[in-house]
Amino acid sequence: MSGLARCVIDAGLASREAVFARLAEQLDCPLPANLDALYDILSREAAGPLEIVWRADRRALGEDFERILAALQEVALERDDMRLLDEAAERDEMDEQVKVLFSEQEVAARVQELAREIAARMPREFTLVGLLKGAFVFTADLVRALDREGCRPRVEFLQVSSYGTGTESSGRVKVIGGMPGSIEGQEVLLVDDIQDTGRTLAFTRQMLLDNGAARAMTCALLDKPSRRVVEIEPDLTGFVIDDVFVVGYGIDYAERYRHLPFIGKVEAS
Ligand SMILES: O=P(O)(O)OC[C@H]1O[C@H](OP(=O)(O)OP(=O)(O)O)[C@H](O)[C@@H]1O
Ligand code: HPA
Repeated sequence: MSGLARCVIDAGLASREAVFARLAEQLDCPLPANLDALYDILSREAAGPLEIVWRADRRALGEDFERILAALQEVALERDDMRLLDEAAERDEMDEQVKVLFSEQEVAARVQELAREIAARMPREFTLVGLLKGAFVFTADLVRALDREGCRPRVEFLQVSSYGTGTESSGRVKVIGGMPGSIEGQEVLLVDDIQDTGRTLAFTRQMLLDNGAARAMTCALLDKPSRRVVEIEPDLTGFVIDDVFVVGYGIDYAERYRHLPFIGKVEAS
């Protein structure tokens, strides 16, 4: 890239003001007064291409760590000419512990029960739309469990993202890639790994209906009702959980842990 503006948010920056000052100085843009201004300035006023390297320390920045990172991720989702490199995530992994919340066996048993419930509520043939990336493992297990219950779903995927590399939703659901073909008039089962704020499920359900689906039932393996900001309840839920950050069985934290065969919760060690 030519004319690349690069900013390193290094581990020595220990306050929101210090991070804002570094961004303004290195990206040659106005000093943001708050998080909304940060988003506005980086979206509209900072000339691209931009690269922001995030090495800030979670403990030093406290609550601001997630908030500023989420704002930067939101801008990175919007701007094709911005790259956010989260180098803190790898370091944080050494400070994290993953504790088992639901074992492989517990998940397998619940997935089969869900398949039984779906078989009772859907026609034998329907279109199952799995949401990537998080629901890739759940979808793979669910379609085989559905087969055991006599269902013959057509399988499609849709990739959407709103979390980037943090634990807070950016507030915007971004569709990556196109809509699956021939949704028109279909009975659809929308499958996601987790329902948290509810934005992803509400947004994608409406998108399927707008694209002509006759009906869109929703199924989330995990549900965190305490975090909801959009009014939507999944039609089918595997496990209701408290406000903990979960990983494994396809679910990530900053693209890590998707490979774990169980569902775990992340804790600082
Ligand atoms: O209820 P919400 O607050 O919208 O959160 C739920 C969504 O967040 C995660 O996706 P993410 O954006 O992290 O993308 P991923 O599936 O590729 O990991 C998860 O897989 C859900 O789709
Ligand atoms: O608890 C979670 N873990 C991973 N991704 C998520 N997206 C929403 N909630 C979560």
